[in-house]
Amino acid sequence: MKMLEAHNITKLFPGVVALDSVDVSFEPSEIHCIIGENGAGKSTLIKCLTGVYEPEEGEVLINGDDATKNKALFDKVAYVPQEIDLFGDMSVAENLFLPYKKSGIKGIVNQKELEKKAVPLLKKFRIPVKPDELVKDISVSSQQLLQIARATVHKEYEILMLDEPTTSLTTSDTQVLFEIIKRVKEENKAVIFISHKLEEIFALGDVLTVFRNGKKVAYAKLEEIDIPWVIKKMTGRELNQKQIFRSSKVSDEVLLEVNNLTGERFTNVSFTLKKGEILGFSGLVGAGRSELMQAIFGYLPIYSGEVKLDGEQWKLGDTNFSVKHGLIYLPEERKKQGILPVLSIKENISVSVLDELKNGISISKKKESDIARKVINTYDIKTPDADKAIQFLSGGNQQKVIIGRSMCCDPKVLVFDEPTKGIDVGTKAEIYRLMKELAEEKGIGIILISSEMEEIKKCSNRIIALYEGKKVGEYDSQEDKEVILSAIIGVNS
Ligand SMILES: Nc1ncnc2c1ncn2[C@@H]1O[C@H](COP(=O)(O)OP(=O)(O)OP(=O)(O)O)[C@@H](O)[C@H]1O
Repeated sequence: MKMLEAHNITKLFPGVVALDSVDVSFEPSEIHCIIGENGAGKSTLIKCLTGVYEPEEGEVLINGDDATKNKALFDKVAYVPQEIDLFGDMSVAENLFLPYKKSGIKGIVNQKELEKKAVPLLKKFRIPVKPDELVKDISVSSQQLLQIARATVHKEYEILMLDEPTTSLTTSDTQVLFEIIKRVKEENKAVIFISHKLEEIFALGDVLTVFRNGKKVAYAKLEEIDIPWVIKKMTGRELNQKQIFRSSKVSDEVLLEVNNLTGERFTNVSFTLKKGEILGFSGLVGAGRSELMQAIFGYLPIYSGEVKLDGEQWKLGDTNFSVKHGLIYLPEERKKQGILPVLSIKENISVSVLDELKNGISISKKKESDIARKVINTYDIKTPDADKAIQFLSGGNQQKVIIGRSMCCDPKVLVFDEPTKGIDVGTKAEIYRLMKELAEEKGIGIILISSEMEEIKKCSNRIIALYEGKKVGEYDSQEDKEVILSAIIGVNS
């Protein structure tokens, strides 16, 4: 029996067919994975399946009934969005049961009662927090698991839909999550799992649907296929997964020199970065990698130590100075820190070159459009035009706008913080190629922070390991993965 079905769904946006006559169905006791390049239409499908969007054509059936005519049926779908959307200033228990009515709690809400009800759920989802703790004080990993627990509080749910649930989870929390998902499946529910991580899909899923350019292009049992098959269906081409993207033009010239730097989450860190080099920073979530780079960029305070660029003392604590003089940080939290979501692609690009665009007291519209067009063409950004709001571009294309925008500032050092988070395998390779080109052709020094060991090994000329805010190793790119992994989990330190 099919629990959730979409028939012939078509969803249009200005200039884009986001979903093109899609048929897909989900069954109880089955983990159904969905994969597709950025912009393939996965999130749009989810929004149609949860009643957020009404498709131009087609119907959504839940247990055989038309949900577009009876919206209450959408209550059977528990949806966990990609971004964490909890209330930081409220307690764990409050977050779990909000909105109270939906989770079956009536009348005046008693905090102690809520906290009592929260205990078995926290246990089931193995979330190591207390019900009365504020959400802003618990780890990101716990927040992610809490968000999933919250989606299942609603008793009537029969379908659990997870959109990239592991992007902020540690490896061990991912294992916990997988066990929970398997238990949900055993409770006879349908599970929909969207992820860009192929290994996870093969470890967890029963069946897979592949999307490309708004169309469903393949469906298969996971036991009958392999990773190259999926990549081919997704991208329409073969992809050499073993390809290396290290810079082949590392100069002897030191570009950036960091000496004994200490700040809030890191202690006594020293390293150098050469012209044309890609320097990888490996470490677990919380190892202090982002904080170290944000401090060098001027966003966070530095307590002691010094930074030199091109042999000159670097001014600390001033992000404007950093951007103006060629040190740019591309943040991990693209949506929160990297883009101005409601502004257009053009405006997102021109914020970095406002001085150049000034024509007296106004902005030269022509120059602004010219620069935007150049960035769109150079970085092959897929969009109908430069006036589209950047929030509606896919993650990979947003990332390319950010890279293109940084290049307008003529950088010497670019810091990429988790540049491929939420990005599909094909676009990942494009971003790696871009980093390599920037290093080789423009002599830019690149710092790559990544939680993916494969990514670090593929792209970096040298690798630095951080553990609890301290540098615990420096390796060349040939070093064994196991040696680096031992360093970042604190073995021998
Ligand atoms: N609200 C919107 N307005 C305009 N265009 C949109 C909107 N939402 C999505 N799109 C466009 O529809 C297409 C499908 O986007 P969608 O977000 O569904 O892709 P996706 O597969 O979920 O991508 P990702 O892996 O990056 O999350 C893209 O071209 C996107 O730019």
